[in-house]
Amino acid sequence: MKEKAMAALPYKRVLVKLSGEALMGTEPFGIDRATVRRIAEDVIAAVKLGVEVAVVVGGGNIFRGSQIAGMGLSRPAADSMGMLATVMNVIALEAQFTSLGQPARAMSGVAMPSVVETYTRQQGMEHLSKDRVVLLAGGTGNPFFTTDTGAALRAAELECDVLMKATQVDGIYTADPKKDPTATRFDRISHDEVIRRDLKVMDTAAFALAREASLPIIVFSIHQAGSIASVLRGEASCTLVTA
Ligand SMILES: Nc1ncnc2c1ncn2[C@@H]1O[C@H](COP(=O)(O)OP(=O)(O)O)[C@@H](O)[C@H]1O
Ligand SMILES: O=c1ccn([C@@H]2O[C@H](COP(=O)(O)OP(=O)(O)O)[C@@H](O)[C@H]2O)c(=O)[nH]1
Repeated sequence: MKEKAMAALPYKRVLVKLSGEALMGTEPFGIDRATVRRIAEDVIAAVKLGVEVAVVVGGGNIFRGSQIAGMGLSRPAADSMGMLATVMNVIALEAQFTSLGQPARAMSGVAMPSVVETYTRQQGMEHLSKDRVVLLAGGTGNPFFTTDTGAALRAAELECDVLMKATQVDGIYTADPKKDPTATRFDRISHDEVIRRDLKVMDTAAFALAREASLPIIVFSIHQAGSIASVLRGEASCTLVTA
């Protein structure tokens, strides 16, 4: 069944980057239960298509290091708080997947063994090959990075075929479409061109790492229910970044 479904899709293993803000729904802060459920259902719909799914989760719905650094905190201390925020998010997601009957494992790049499994590449690969959704917290495990860069890193390490950046807009535009109504969307663009034009949808470190690893990136909007599966089936508007 899995082989049959997979045959129609160009990807066998994908990594979805989910920002912390995607879990807020319409709340100003934190985790909105209904939104977490909707996103878990979206991921499960993708699993049912026959792909293995890893998810790197951000923490911007709770703490962003760059915003709280300076308030009596060094940047590394503030970034530690940001990384802990991502752990809270994966705990919420793991519970949601479990209650929906989908096997899932939360793993953290920041060791917290009494809370979630510590990330290792080998164990992550093992979970994916057993069709468990792998929920990755802690970004890269180091300060001064973002979870976008963590997503490119984990996608490369875990041999994912594509990094799917779920965001607020349906792709990469010539300029920020929220600020410039004349901006137009790219269907396809190279990593080099994204970096050369300094397009801001992910940080440059993430694009550079993806380029180095020959990792394609899809940028798509998470607002529509079922969007991950729609993108995988080639039915939703998005931007594909390739070499
Ligand atoms: N060239 C661009 N193309 C698309 N989006 C852009 C561009 N420049 C800036 N953005 C903005 O980047 C945002 C996504 O980046 P970010 O805030 O890091 O996303 P998220 O909160 O989903 O992690 C989009 O919502 C969009 O407003
Ligand atoms: O490798 C990483 C990834 C994240 N962070 C910290 O965790 C916060 C939350 O991550 P991010 O801002 O990427 O979350 P998102 O915008 O995706 O919700 C960041 O602001 C950083 O403070 C970090 O220090 N190292």
